[in-house]
Amino acid sequence: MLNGETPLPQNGHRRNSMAAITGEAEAEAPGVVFVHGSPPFGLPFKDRLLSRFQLIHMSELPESSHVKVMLCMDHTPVTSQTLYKLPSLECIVASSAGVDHIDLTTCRLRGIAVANGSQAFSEDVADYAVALLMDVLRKISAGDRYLRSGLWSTKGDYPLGWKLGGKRVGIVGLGNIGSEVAKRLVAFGCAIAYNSRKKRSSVSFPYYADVCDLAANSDILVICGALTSETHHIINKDVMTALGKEGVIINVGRGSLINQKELVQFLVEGQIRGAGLDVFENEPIVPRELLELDNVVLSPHNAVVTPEAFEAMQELAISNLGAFFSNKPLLSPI
Ligand SMILES: O=CC(=O)O
Repeated sequence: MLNGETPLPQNGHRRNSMAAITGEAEAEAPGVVFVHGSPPFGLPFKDRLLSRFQLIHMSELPESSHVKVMLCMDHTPVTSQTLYKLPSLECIVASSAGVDHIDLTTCRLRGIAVANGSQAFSEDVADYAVALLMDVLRKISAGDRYLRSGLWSTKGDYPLGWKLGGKRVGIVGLGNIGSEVAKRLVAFGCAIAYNSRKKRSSVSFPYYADVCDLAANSDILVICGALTSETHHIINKDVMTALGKEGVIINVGRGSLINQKELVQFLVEGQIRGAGLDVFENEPIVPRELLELDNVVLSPHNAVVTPEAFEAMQELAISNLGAFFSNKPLLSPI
C-alpha cells in the first residue's frame, strides 16, 4: 500500500464498521485505485490522491485482485496478462493523451472503460506543433546554428525560409489536439483539410477519407492522430510521394504513425522539403541521418510537457477517478 493502510475489499463501498458500532455518522471508505507502472508523480499530487483514494501499487497486488479502477501515470504497457490479473477491473484512467500502451482490444472485449489525458494537453501539444512547423519553414533552429558557428560573418546571409500564411495544411487525426492545431493555423491564414477515422459533422474543413488524397491536396501534413493497428505507418512512401518535393511533415502523435525508414530516405534524398519531429519509432533512439539534416527540427518527445499541462492532467485524472466512484460519466472517455 502506498499509504500504509490495510487494503479495502473491492470498490471502496465498504462502510466504516467502527462508526456503525459507536453510532457515529458512517463515513464512506475511500475507493481503491490500482496504480500501474512507476509514476513520476510529485508529492503534492500523491497527497491529493491519498486524501481521496486508497492506492495499491503493482508490487503489492495479490495474485488476482478485485480492484475496479486503474490509474496509469506512465507508459508501462497494460497488456492482456496485466488485465488477466485484474478480473474485476471496470475502468482505466490514463494520464497520457496516447493510449497505445494499453491493450484496448481486451478492454473492449471485457467492457473496461478507458479515459485519457488529452483534454489537459491538447493546447500545449498544438502550440508545439505550430512551433515546429514555423521552425521548419522559417529555419529558426538552422539559422541559430549558423549564427552560433560564426558562419554569418564569414559566409554571409543564411537562406530565406517560407511563409506559413496561405499554406494548405492537412491534419491527420482531428481529435482534441488536431482541432487545436486547426484553430491556430486558421488564425495564421492557412487552409485546413483533414483525415480522421470518420468525417466530423461539426466541422466544415474538407475531409479526405484517404490520406494519400489529403497529402496530394496539402503543402504540409501535421500528424496528431492516435496510434492503433489501423494507423500504424499511415504515413508511408505513397503518402510522401503524393505530398511532393515541397511538402513538410510535422509529427506530434507517435513515431510509428510514420514509416520512419521511408521518411528518412525521403528527407535525405530531398523528396520532401522538411520535417518537424517530436516523436520517433524507437525512442530515445533517433536515426543518425536526421542529425545531419538542416531541414529537420528534432525534439525529444516534449510537445506534451508544460508544468501547467501537468497540473491540468492531475486535475483531470482525479476528476475521472471521482466520477468513476460516484457512478458518473468519465470526463474524458476515449
Ligand atoms: O505523448 C504523450 C502522451 O500521449 O500524453
